[in-house]
Amino acid sequence: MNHTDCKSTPSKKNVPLHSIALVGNPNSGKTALFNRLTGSHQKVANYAGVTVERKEGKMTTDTGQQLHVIDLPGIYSLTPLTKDEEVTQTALLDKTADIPVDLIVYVADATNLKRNLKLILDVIALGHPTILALNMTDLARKRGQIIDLELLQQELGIPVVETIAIESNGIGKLLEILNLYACNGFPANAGSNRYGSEKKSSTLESRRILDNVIKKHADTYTLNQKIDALVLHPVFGFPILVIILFFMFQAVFSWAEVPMEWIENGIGATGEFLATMLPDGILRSLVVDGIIAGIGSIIVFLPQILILFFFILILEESGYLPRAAFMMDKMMSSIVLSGHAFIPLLSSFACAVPGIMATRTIKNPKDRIITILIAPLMTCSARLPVYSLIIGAFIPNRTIGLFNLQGLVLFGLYISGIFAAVMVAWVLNRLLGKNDYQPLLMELPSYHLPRMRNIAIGLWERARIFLIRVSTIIFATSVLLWVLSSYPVPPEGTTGTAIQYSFVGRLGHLIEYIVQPIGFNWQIAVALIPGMAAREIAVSALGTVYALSASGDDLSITLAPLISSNWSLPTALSLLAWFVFAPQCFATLGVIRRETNSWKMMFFAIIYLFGLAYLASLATYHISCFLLDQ
Ligand SMILES: Nc1nc2c(ncn2[C@@H]2O[C@H](COP(=O)(O)OP(=O)(O)OP(=O)(O)O)[C@@H](O)[C@H]2O)c(=O)[nH]1
Ligand SMILES: [Mg+2]
Repeated sequence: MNHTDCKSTPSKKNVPLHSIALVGNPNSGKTALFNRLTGSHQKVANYAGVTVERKEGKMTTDTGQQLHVIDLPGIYSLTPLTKDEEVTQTALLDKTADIPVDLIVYVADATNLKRNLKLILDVIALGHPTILALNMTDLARKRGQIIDLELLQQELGIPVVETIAIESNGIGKLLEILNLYACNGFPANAGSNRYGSEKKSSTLESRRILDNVIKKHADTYTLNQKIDALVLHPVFGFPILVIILFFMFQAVFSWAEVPMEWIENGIGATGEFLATMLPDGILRSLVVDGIIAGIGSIIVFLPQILILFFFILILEESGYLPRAAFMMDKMMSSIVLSGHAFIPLLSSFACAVPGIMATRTIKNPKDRIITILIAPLMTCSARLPVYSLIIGAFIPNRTIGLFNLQGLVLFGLYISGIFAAVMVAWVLNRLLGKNDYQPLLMELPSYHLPRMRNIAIGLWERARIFLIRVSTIIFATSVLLWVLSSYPVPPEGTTGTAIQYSFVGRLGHLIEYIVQPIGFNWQIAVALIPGMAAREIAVSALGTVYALSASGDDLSITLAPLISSNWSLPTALSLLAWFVFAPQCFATLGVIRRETNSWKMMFFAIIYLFGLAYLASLATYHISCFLLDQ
């Protein structure tokens, strides 16, 4: 294929761009290809149903033409059964769409052509210019599969190219065709007459084509089966899942200890240096007590967040997650939910927002609503700084046998969230009426060895998101909170710390009445207000408020020693219980409204979650006061 004779005519403004839609079965590598074409970082993972909404990006061909690329949720047929499949159907069939599709790149998993071929024929029959990208050819080759590409191309009447979407030089052939098409125009799809008009059973047709084009079948992949025999074992399977999760939380504490100490020392030294450099006054207080104390108290948790995501990324890439869902299905369905809820709930451990979006893959509307309502109870990564701060300050860093005590408590908090979710789902199920059990029909992808480069990119992306949050919303709230905590200044000759006379001090003392029964003091009450926007902001807010409340010997940039000397253990435990439930995240509430299309549902979530948070804190505080005799 020669593209050198194409005159380079870069797209001009106002000239509509040609658009390419990536279509195919779930988990065939569409998003990996989209990322490679457009340089984006959309989520890629080894299970079906990762992409649940349309994503758009741009790419420039070698000849300077700009193309509009659309990534779509995976589909099994052109008749949608779930919300995410509807998105793809609309993109392909809606003639009134803003961006009509000029070219379909059908991305097929080459190791599983059998499952793809009927849909390929149906897509060809739509009549759009179409290319077939046979992806994952690296795996197909490794398993000894041989496909006659030339024959497949003839049979289908469309161009067929091999791709390896996860390798930087794995999509050369596809790029060549796109280059050519971008300047010469998209050729008609010759297969559409064949498969569109005859409408002969494409199932029979696909079987015939398969028999012809597959020259050598892949070896039955015994390694997959061996691993499955172990991880899906009726007796050992579940303990293996618990051990994996348990190890993950242990690592969050033990591996992060050293880098956290470095960051803490670095922030402490910066604070002290600036405190000696700047003259005593407003500026020094703003920089040291407002900004450094606020941002510093949250940034130390970066290593823990990255370790947590390291495990999440490995679990996602390896192909283990759907196995875990499969195992949970039997157990969960006997209590409350279908196993379909498992992956959305598991995604919520990273963040409830994509978790709630992933419920689009759940067919049963009632199951979907219940999953949306309990997703905020899964411990998201924004809770980690809060939990970790309190655990670090109150739970001794000891090992009990093989286990780190702090990791054990963290694991307990995650379990509490899961337990609460199961209970709430059970109650909601009773309230909404019993469901018929729908068995989990989920394909188990083959295991992939996670590529460290991809994991590193994924971690970098998390670090970037975290640092952007720190330098924008957390920075802004720290400054705002410093202003509101410093003014009005106390009248002449008063004793005590200035913050008590400020807006924040006064407001805190007002709210204290409401939160006193659950053991919170006014500083916590104040921190919970900006923490409504996002949980981790509560930590930076505590950093600023305590830096300004401290006097004399108490002065310290690090927050943990300050709270451990100021709070009782029941207060700390009560705050932990609060954060298991409280819906302190605007983004989650917004996505609940959007995905359920109902304000009522959002307010229901707010009321029930705050209600549970208050009750849980009340019980925790009083029971622990009683037990500790305080
Ligand atoms: N070995 C290999 N792995 C690949 C290739 N392309 C994608 N993958 C992996 O396959 C898995 C699925 O990739 P995705 O891009 O998320 O698949 P998708 O088609 O977008 O999936 P959905 O969004 O669920 O429809 C991921 O683990 C990728 O890293 C490839 O060419 N070779
Ligand atoms: Mg995808």
